[in-house]
Amino acid sequence: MTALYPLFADLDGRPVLIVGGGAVAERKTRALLHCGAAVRVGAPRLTRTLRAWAAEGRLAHLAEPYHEGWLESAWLVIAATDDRALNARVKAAADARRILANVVDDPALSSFQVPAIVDRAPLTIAISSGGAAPVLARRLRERLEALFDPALGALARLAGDHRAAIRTACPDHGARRRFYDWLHDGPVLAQLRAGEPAAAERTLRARLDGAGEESPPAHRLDWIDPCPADPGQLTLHQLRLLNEADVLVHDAGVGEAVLSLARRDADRHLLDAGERKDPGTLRDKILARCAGRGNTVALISQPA
Ligand SMILES: C[C@@]1(CC(=O)O)c2cc3[nH]c(cc4nc(cc5[nH]c(cc(n2)[C@H]1CCC(=O)O)[C@@](C)(CC(=O)O)[C@@H]5CCC(=O)O)C(CC(=O)O)=C4CCC(=O)O)c(CCC(=O)O)c3CC(=O)O
Ligand SMILES: NC(=O)C1=CN([C@@H]2O[C@H](COP(=O)(O)OP(=O)(O)OC[C@H]3O[C@@H](n4cnc5c(N)ncnc54)[C@H](O)[C@@H]3O)[C@@H](O)[C@H]2O)C=CC1
Repeated sequence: MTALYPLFADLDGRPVLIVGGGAVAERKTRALLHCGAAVRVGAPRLTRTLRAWAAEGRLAHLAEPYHEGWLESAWLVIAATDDRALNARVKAAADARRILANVVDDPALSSFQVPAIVDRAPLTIAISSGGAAPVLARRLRERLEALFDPALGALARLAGDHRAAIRTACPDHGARRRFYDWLHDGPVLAQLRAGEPAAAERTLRARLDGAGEESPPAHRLDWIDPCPADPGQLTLHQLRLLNEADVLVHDAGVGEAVLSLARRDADRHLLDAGERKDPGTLRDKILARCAGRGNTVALISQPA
């Protein structure tokens, strides 16, 4: 199977059709209602919860056997009956209309699949095994639930609310990143965790007010030399250097597997072989090239 393209869809107010009204349909419906979709469930028989939601007007119940007309105006379709052949027919009808369809008993037939979700809204972690091992996806989700602080949602919201102010207070890219490092690791998260959102916001504002007085960091050049070909061989310290780098200077032997572990916005400079052969001036050359650019990491694949 080719790779699935992950995406986060805005379904607010958009019609989504679910064919089938059993336990699986109920689970999909719960997630869709949470995202504001206008859910229509088509099935002669609904679970008790789905019946209650229909009675409350939270979803529309199409109380008859499936027919193609149901697909009218749907943005997405989920085929969730216990009838494999019927699910395949729903998928074919969706394909004909270019509507993405999830087939709950056939990963290969699905044109989209539903991931397991760790919900720290507005932060969402989605896990997919591409249909190979849904139960593994669920178990991984349960482990991540324990790993990620429930306060992360509030932190993400706070960061979002102040994003423009942060950009204004820290116009420089490096200063902005240092601010975010402080925000994510510092006292704000602790206050949110303690259930004190107002105090957390005051702390953030106070730091923003003082941000203009911060002096720019000294330029720093770190070396990963020799650089292992296998990213698994990098030490924790080297990983940290990669993540802090504003500029990566590397020779042609350093592979994408290692470079991709750095920040996406880090600039990259390829050293040519001539430059590398001259170790005495290599440092000066790198510094001259990257002057005023914050932290730089030089990755050299072989001893020059
Ligand atoms: C392809 C996919 C289609 C889709 O998008 O629905 C699919 C397909 C199938 N699932 C099956 C089984 C189970 N699935 C779950 C649970 C979840 N399944 C979900 C997604 C997906 N399931 C999609 C791939 C996702 C991926 O791989 O990344 C999750 C993550 C998301 C969600 O559904 O909300 C949700 C966990 C939510 C959470 O708790 O976090 C459990 C219950 C459990 O584990 O507790 C069982 C065990 C019960 C059992 O074994 O029967 C079977 C065999 C059915 C059979 O044998 O009849 C098929 C069909 C097949 O594989 O052929
Ligand atoms: N994707 C997933 O996460 C999982 C998928 N499955 C698969 O999902 C399928 C459904 O599972 P459950 O919800 O537990 O089944 P279920 O038996 O509880 O529900 C089946 C539903 O399909 C409806 N249905 C049957 N014929 C219909 C028709 N002609 N038109 C409209 N609706 C019709 C029934 O009224 C009922 O509401 C299972 O067969 C299984 O293969 C099972 C577990 C997890």
